[in-house]
Amino acid sequence: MNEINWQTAIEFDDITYKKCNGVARIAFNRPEVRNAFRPKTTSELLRAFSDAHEDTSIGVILLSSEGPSPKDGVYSFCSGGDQKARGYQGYVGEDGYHRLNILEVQRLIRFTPKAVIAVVNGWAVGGGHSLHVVCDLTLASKEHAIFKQTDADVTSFDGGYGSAYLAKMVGQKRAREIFFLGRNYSAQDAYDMGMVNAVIPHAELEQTAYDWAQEILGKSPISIKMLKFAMNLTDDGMVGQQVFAGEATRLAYMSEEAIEGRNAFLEKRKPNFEKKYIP
Ligand SMILES: CC(C)(COP(=O)(O)OP(=O)(O)OC[C@H]1O[C@@H](n2cnc3c(N)ncnc32)[C@H](O)[C@@H]1OP(=O)(O)O)[C@@H](O)C(=O)NCCC(=O)NCCSC(=O)c1cc(O)c2ccccc2c1O
Repeated sequence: MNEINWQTAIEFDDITYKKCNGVARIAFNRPEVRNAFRPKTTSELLRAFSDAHEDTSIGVILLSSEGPSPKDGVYSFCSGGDQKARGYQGYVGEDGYHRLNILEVQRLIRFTPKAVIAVVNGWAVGGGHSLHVVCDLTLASKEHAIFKQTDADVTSFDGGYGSAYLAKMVGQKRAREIFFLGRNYSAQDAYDMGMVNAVIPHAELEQTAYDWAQEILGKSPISIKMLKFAMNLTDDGMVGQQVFAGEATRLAYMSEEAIEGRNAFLEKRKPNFEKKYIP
């Protein structure tokens, strides 16, 4: 068991954002509305995920939530888009713009080269369910996690990772059942379907997530990154290829050959690649 000493990284209103020993913890903090996200929440998530993405001391990101609700003691991971903030064309922020930018959060989770673990301590519903799907790993509270898809109840359907990628995870029949019927599934149900990595006693959930993160941090960062992007590649089309290939380019930059290419240009001479053809 690793000792946890979270330090606040940036103060936000709708989320908390902390770091400790290579792990970033981003957590929804509106438990009184089951951690529904409004535009302010998504803006803050985008900022926190971008920071965790760029911070070279961070290797694993936990997506978690604060709670329980002070109103009724119920735990929730996230209940999706705040229906009170929903306007005609999207979710409306203080600036009056209509947005569906939780999809940008999904893309940051998907394309960051770091492992992202969903720590589902309660309700994971609608867009909150989709967020756990797009994370690399999911750990769920044995007592409190409930998985549910309400997209078809409120005409706000995630036709990307939330559904199509889920189908790759649990199979077509199960994914259609989850979306078409909108039933509640326990942590154990979700584990049996293959969309949860482990069912953990509630009191041990955060510690377990942190321990898993530390275990991942013991592995080679380049390997984790390339494995994540390789596993994304087949489902992400040309963008998946772009992300994977970008990392190949970065590795090439670090070679003597690339240094010679750059130096030759800057020194206005022909590059000398010394004919080193690696088989
Ligand atoms: C999550 C629940 C199943 C929990 O039920 P429970 O009975 O435990 O709790 P209450 O219903 O009484 O809720 C307590 C309290 O919280 C408020 N609340 C809960 N969820 C939301 C919400 N999503 N938005 C606003 N407020 C919420 C509720 O009103 C209560 O407040 P009081 O003032 O009365 O105390 C249940 O709450 C539930 O079903 N919630 C709604 C789930 C839902 O439909 N979410 C939206 C799905 S669509 C979505 O998330 C989504 C968003 C996007 O931005 C997308 C973008 C692009 C594509 C797809 C998107 C997408 O699908």
